[in-house]
Amino acid sequence: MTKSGAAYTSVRYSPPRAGDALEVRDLTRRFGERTVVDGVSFRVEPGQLTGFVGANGAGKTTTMRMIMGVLDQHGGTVLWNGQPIDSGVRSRFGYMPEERGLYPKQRIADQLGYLGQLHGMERARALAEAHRLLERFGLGERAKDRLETLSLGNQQRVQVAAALLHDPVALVLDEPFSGLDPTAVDAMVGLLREYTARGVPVLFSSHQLDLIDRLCDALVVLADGTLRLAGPVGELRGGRPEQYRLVCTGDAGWTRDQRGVHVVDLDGNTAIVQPSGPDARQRLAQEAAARGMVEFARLRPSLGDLYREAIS
Ligand SMILES: Nc1ncnc2c1ncn2[C@@H]1O[C@H](COP(=O)(O)OP(=O)(O)OP(=O)(O)O)[C@@H](O)[C@H]1O
Repeated sequence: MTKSGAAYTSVRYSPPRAGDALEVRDLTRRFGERTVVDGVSFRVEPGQLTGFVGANGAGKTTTMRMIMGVLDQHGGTVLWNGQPIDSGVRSRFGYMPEERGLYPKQRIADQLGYLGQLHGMERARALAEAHRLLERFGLGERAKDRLETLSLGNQQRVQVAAALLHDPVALVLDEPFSGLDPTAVDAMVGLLREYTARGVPVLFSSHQLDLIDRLCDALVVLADGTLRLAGPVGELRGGRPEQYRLVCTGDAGWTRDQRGVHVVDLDGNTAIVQPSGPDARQRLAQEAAARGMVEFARLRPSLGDLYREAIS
């Protein structure tokens, strides 16, 4: 209380920190008459590498631009830690835009130092961090070169470094792996894992389904601007009907006549089957054993399989 008796309410500002979730709710965007993102909702959980997939034109870049506030939404909300996001929080995000955005003619270290300053870093710290990241990508020797003198893949590495410079609390990366060679992919995966280990939510778009399968903790699938699938990989895989590969000594055509068994594929002595439940699976296994079974193995769907099913 003050002498006059007035009470001050202290409002504590809590800065954004890694360990919170990024969420979009009902995000919608039109261009002219066309709705290109239509009521899309999903969460990017802290510490999870979340793959964002969909065909060309599905709406991934438009969604990421709305998350970052470079494009206004016509409906819906972007939330950080459950609260509508503002420019202060967004400035703590690391963003790699589709159009990239570094200057080809400027020297790499100067440019990264300047970017760090734009994010509120001291120039010396920004430069030190830039050099550390360039070293990680094997570009330490090139720090004084102009960006345009690097190969496209190496320019891409610098673009990634630019997104990571200011100790971001969340990462939104539009096709960060495109154009990278396998060594650079591994370096980048290792780097991103360091951020997720600190609780940073990472959303990245990609068309490389094998990479998504190898990397992702969670998946978001868009098709024609609508959400088709979203969630942790374990849950998405578990939610799919169980399928088995059955290899017999003779022709596997008999599986077609098994009660409660859907034959997904049949090729000579090999059948991919989907039993309707545990009883049907047991009957199938017994019949297979009686007929001479070589293999009866549960199939683990790849994220590519889940993606294809989701968009079909
Ligand atoms: N500025 C714009 N003006 C008009 N239409 C646009 C604009 N930006 C995007 N679109 C349209 O919105 C749709 C979604 O585009 P977007 O770039 O978000 O897709 P994407 O999933 O990122 O595709 P890609 O994988 O090819 O990058 C497309 O049909 C695109 O043509």
